[in-house]
Amino acid sequence: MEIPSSAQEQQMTIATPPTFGTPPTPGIPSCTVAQIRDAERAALARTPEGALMRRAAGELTTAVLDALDGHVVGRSVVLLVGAGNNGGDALWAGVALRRRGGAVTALLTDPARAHPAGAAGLRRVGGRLLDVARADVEKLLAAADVVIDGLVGLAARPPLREPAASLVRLANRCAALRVAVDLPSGLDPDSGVATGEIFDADVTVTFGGAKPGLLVSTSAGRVVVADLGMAPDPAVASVGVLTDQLVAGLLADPGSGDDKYSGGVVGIVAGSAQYPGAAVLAVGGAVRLRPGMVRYAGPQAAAVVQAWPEVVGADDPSRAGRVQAWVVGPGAGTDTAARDRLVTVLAADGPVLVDADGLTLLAAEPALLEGRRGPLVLTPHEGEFARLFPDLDLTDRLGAARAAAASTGAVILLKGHRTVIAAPDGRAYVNTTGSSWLATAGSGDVLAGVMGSLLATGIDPLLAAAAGAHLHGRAGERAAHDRAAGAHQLWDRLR
Ligand SMILES: NC(=O)C1=CN([C@@H]2O[C@H](COP(=O)(O)OP(=O)(O)OC[C@H]3O[C@@H](n4cnc5c(N)ncnc54)[C@H](OP(=O)(O)O)[C@@H]3O)[C@@H](O)[C@H]2O)[C@@H](O)CC1
Ligand SMILES: Nc1ncnc2c1ncn2[C@@H]1O[C@H](COP(=O)(O)OP(=O)(O)O)[C@@H](O)[C@H]1O
Ligand SMILES: [K+]
Repeated sequence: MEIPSSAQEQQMTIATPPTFGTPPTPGIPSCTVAQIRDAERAALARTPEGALMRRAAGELTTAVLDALDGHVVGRSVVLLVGAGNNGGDALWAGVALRRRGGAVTALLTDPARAHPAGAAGLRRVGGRLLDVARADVEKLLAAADVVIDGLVGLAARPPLREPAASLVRLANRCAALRVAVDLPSGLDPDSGVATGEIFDADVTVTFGGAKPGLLVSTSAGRVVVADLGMAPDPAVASVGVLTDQLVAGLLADPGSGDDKYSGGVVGIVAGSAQYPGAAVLAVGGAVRLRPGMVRYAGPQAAAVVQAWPEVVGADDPSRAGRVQAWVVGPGAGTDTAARDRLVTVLAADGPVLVDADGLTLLAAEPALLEGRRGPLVLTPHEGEFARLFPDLDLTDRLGAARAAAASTGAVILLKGHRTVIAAPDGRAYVNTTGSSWLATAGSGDVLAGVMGSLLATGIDPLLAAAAGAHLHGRAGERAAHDRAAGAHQLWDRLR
């Protein structure tokens, strides 16, 4: 099963697909360390001694061999080995790679405590075991083809202590392929926060399930999930990743009984004299998702209708007619007229998504949200988020988005390389599609329109926002592939 991926270097694959009950967040579930530890305890009780570690080492070996296209004979493999079971996984993978002809050297941070059976196994097959304190680490790493990080796993919390921190710093400088066991050492697996040194992995082979920190972080590289037969109950997962299949299921084609109202009517309040393009871009995102109807309400109606003749234009949301979901804010300005339009839209019963200049108005005047009853989605980038929620710590992006959602009662979509989407009840998604080609002016305007059309279909606002980010990310990947520059290039690549 393919987990949605962003650029090629950030793909995820899943070794054993998880089974689903009715997860609170449809998609691939991601569980906390405590939940994975519970599943691990249950699995340990029903499996023979050492079996889980053998499976873990087997999955790790397969991933390394895949990354090397099977060519391990004569290649230099360096294992970074801590004193816990994470080091044990690395040592047993080292045994397997040695048996296939690799030149395997283990650097032990604490030789007296290195996993005894794994260390003995590697010695038996002719691998080298060195004490980090006595080895020429820089020379070894410079000659390495692969570095496997088995320093710490689930039991550790950052920052890394010495000598692990220095080893990681050196390993990050070498040209070898970097493979992390379970998680990149130095990363907090629950939050993705890294304090101090963090192993910069090309591939992470993780056990039991994809921890949220691996989804949020840019240090995990391609993530391979091996459930080892101990996957936690997906119903306990509160963080999910959407799949192409699930998102496609939300984009039903119209049936014979449909009319333009049943397909969803989205209203867009965007653009200004200063930013006329934002109106056209946001409306384009909405039109290309194929709702029943797109209404535009604002000062750029003429320009919008010229670009998108199917759009019904008005100068103000109070004169727009029936709308099932509103998007307000992209390039809309922050003057009195813009504020009045925001107030009108916020009084609507249906879902409202506030973006860009709309968020600037809310940050300056939070009281505008008082009295808001219907579903609300706020879509800040980090700068807007910091202005809206100055007390929340953005180093923990998932935690910050969840806290913001809980305090406002809104779905929060916090933009970034890995966009996170959180609902007030604690459910969250991490978007793993996308490309740095999305870092272009106006790309957020297109996203706002896309999410508006999804909201107008009446689906759960959390799912609408997450699915919008997923589709926008895929469009960004296609634009990168086609080297198609400019936010308007996303329109044709959305469905
Ligand atoms: N259980 C199973 O069946 C299975 C488990 N599996 C594997 O086991 C892993 C968990 O193993 P684990 O629980 O042994 O601990 P682990 O993560 O290796 O770390 C402990 C070591 O880290 C050290 N350390 C701590 N903090 C630190 C810091 N800040 N900076 C530096 N060092 C620090 C700590 O040192 P100490 O504090 O004891 O001196 C201790 O030596 C899991 O991630 C998976 O890979 C798989 O094989 C599947 C089957
Ligand atoms: N480096 C990046 N990698 C992936 N996606 C990115 C990156 N930078 C920005 N994005 C995405 O591009 C969009 C930019 O939106 P936004 O900041 O509102 O821009 P604008 O206001 O110019 O339209 C967001 O969806 C964000 O997640
Ligand atoms: K590790």
